[in-house]
Amino acid sequence: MKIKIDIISGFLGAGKTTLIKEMISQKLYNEKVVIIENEFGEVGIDGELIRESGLEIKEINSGCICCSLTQDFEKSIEEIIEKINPGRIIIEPSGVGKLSEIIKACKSERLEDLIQVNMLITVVDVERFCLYISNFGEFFEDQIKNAKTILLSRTNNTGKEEIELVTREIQKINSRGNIVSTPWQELKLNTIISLAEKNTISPINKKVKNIRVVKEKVKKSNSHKVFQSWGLETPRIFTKNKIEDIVRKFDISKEYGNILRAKGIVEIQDNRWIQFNYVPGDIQITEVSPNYNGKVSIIGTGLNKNKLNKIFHDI
Ligand SMILES: Nc1nc2c(ncn2[C@@H]2O[C@H](COP(=O)(O)OP(=O)(O)OP(=O)(O)O)[C@@H](O)[C@H]2O)c(=O)[nH]1
Repeated sequence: MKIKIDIISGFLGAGKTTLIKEMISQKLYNEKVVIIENEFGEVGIDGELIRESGLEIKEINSGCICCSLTQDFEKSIEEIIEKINPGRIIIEPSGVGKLSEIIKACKSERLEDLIQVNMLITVVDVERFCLYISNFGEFFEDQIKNAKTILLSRTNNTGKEEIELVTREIQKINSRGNIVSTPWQELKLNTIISLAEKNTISPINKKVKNIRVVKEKVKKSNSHKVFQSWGLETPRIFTKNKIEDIVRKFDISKEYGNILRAKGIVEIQDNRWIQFNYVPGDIQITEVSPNYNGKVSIIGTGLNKNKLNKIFHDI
């Protein structure tokens, strides 16, 4: 029997890992599950966050499984099946990966007899929809177009009207997918999962108005040609304020480049550790259990790696 593949796609920082962690904590799967974490940056962080759950994780970093790492992906699937033989594999592709290409990779000659694509979920950050569609439409639209279920994230602080406008725009890109706009906290995730597994089509809300989106043409198709990454592994001890100061600069100055995603786990004083998460306009810092090595990963365009090195080393 072919192994089920659930793909949880979505642009940088949309909430893919959060959703996967939630699915695991709500024990929504009965079978043995393996998670493939694919990070564009060379320093992987999500795998470590999910590993706490005790599930088997396979990390494929430093590129996208949909282009530069397709062969690594195929080999990983074969190894997972041979060594673990799970009932299901959940894939979290990199935020700059194209869902169409990942589906293609899953249906390759080498894998077609082994696996079967099951859920195709794309998480869409409702607050950054316009930013991403305007600047990185080639990647973002592909993720929306090829999903069967689209989950809106960060809906808690967003007005109903804005959610409706974004929903309407999504429907223009993908008229057949189910769009879930209710905050996840208010929904039992198994409702979403059963919807995603059934792939039934939802009614379209006809009342929503159009949103004005200015699209910039992106000619290049390979994420490596468009996005860059910078990473750091360090035993250095930081302070929470310093990390906050650094990350805040990404919003107000372009001297480090156009930073679309920054995340990390670093040590602060008294053997305490923090995890930080940045997407444009939003910084979240939380205390986490002690780790082994500090890690920082940044993705963006036109990154000034010298300045990034300096700011993280000059503390
Ligand atoms: N307020 C709010 N924050 C969210 C929501 N979803 C995710 N976040 C936060 O957004 C940040 C990024 O979430 P992740 O789950 O790591 O996003 P991701 O898509 O896995 O990120 P990458 O894999 O790095 O592209 C974290 O700080 C989350 O807590 C949401 O629905 N509401």
